[in-house]
This record gives sequence, C-alpha cells and structure tokens, in this order.
Amino acid sequence: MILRKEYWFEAAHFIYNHPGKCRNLHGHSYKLFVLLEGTVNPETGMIIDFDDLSKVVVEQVISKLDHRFLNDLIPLSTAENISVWIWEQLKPALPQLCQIEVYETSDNCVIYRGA
Ligand SMILES: Nc1nc2c(c(=O)[nH]1)N=C([C@H](O)[C@H](O)COP(=O)(O)OP(=O)(O)OP(=O)(O)O)CN2
Ligand SMILES: [Zn+2]
Repeated sequence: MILRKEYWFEAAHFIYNHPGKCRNLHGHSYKLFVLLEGTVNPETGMIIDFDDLSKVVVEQVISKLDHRFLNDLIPLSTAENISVWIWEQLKPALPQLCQIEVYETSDNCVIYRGA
C-alpha cells in the first residue's frame, strides 16, 4: 500500500545556465508530494502516522527550503536536482520512501524514485 502526503514551500532561485527567463532571479510556490510504501501495522492501522511523517519532512526539508534562496543549498536548482536533494534528506529517516513529486509550477513536475 502507498501513502502520500502533500507539502508546500515558497522559495527563490535562478538557473544560471538557462538560455531563457529562468536565468533571472524569481520564485515559486513549490508543491511536494512524499510517498511511502509499506504494510499496515495491525496494531495502529497505519503504514506511518501522518504526524510522524510530517515531523521528519518539516525538519529535514521544509524548514531548510521554505522562504530560502535555493541556490545556496542546490547551486543548479532545477526541479530535477531539488528532487534528488530532497530524496537524500528524507531517505535515511524514511526507509519506506518510494517516490517524491516536486511541482515547480502547476504544470511542471518531476517524479523521483531514487537513483
Ligand atoms: N527540466 C526542467 N526545465 C525547466 C526547469 C526545471 O527545473 N527543469 N525550470 C525552469 C524555470 O526555473 C522556470 O521556473 C519554469 O517556470 P515557468 O517558465 O514559469 O514555467 P512554464 O514552463 O509553465 O512557463 P510558461 O511561460 O508559464 O508556459 C525552466 N525549465
Ligand atoms: Zn524557476
């Protein structure tokens, strides 16, 4: 079974080698989906408590990216590289992590499932 939770963060960035407008400093309201795959614990009825999941995601990702300048952490801050960075932050604490989805705009999304 797969569980999914949605998060948001606001951040600024520029893509220094982009041939178009994205080389200029600008911001996005990023949407992040975190997906875990696992079995349901018969005692709790849950794969993981959504609250416990949020503690990890907020501490490891949202608090580091929200209202930040992404290039400080991810120099070439494409949605692809942001996805890899988020995966590396979460996977050690969330072994059941199976997929993340990073929406840079409502119609631009990267899906990452690890290496
Ligand atoms: N593969 C990728 N392509 C682009 C990325 C990226 O991360 N990965 N990023 C950008 C820019 O950062 C930019 O944020 C894209 O936003 P925007 O141009 O507003 O989005 P649209 O493609 O929807 O542009 P519209 O002009 O609104 O159609 C560019 N490419
Ligand atoms: Zn952008």
